[in-house]
Amino acid sequence: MSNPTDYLLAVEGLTVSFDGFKAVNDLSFYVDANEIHVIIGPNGAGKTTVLDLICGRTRASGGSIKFRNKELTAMKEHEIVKAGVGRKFQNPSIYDDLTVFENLEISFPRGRSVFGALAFKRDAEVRDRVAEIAEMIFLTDHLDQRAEYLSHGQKQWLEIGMLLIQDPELLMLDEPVAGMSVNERKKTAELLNKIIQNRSVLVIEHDMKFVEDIAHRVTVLHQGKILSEGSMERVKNDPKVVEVYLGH
Ligand SMILES: Nc1ncnc2c1ncn2[C@@H]1O[C@H](COP(=O)(O)OP(=O)(O)OP(=O)(O)O)[C@@H](O)[C@H]1O
Repeated sequence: MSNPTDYLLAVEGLTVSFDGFKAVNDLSFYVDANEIHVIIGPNGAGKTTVLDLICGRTRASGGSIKFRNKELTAMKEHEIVKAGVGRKFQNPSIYDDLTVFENLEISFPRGRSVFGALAFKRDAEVRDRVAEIAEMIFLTDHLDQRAEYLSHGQKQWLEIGMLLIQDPELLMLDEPVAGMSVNERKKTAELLNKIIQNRSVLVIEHDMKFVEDIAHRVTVLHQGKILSEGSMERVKNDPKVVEVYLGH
């Protein structure tokens, strides 16, 4: 049996109560390095709350969340980001009046301020990194375009790029393909499969076709607890999952 310290993320006995209602109830699951892990489940199952707990936006009532063996439940949101956990919310938070280049540039992690020749070297480093990320998110030809003129899907990719430029080891995405075209959805799957070479991805998603394309492992949540877990193949043939979720 694997030791919890072998995982990139180990969630154990996680519980949160809102006025006595347990939105997440003694939940345990694990994310490996280089894994795409998808959480599915009916509305109100507690999926978004799980991401809120991991990123420190909501405080747990009990249990533990270990990321690279560091306890996250005791840390503040910005410390969790710094530890290497990036989170994308459902609505893109990009700057509409800035170009794609500028949106990526301002997301580049800032170190100490530097001067002269060093600053020059750093500018080149930022430009190279922006170019690298832009290619990854299919926006190389749009670098000088203002973000407001991008399609819905391109805006979602830009926000993923703004997280990627910070090089998180765990990237969490809440319904990344909602509202995307079939082609954009395919490219998003391609993007996620590419970026896990250096990180893990935890995704909440309702689009089952997309889940089939990306998931290494699926956790099905229902009323704050795990209903089923395993490969998509296994989960979608689980009568319990068909009954409460997929059959609808
Ligand atoms: N801050 C809060 N205060 C009180 N109740 C909350 C709070 N956040 C979430 N809840 C409740 O917890 C339950 C789980 O909500 P959550 O948004 O995590 O579900 P979800 O699985 O993400 O649903 P959806 O698929 O609709 O996004 C819901 O009943 C919700 O009303």
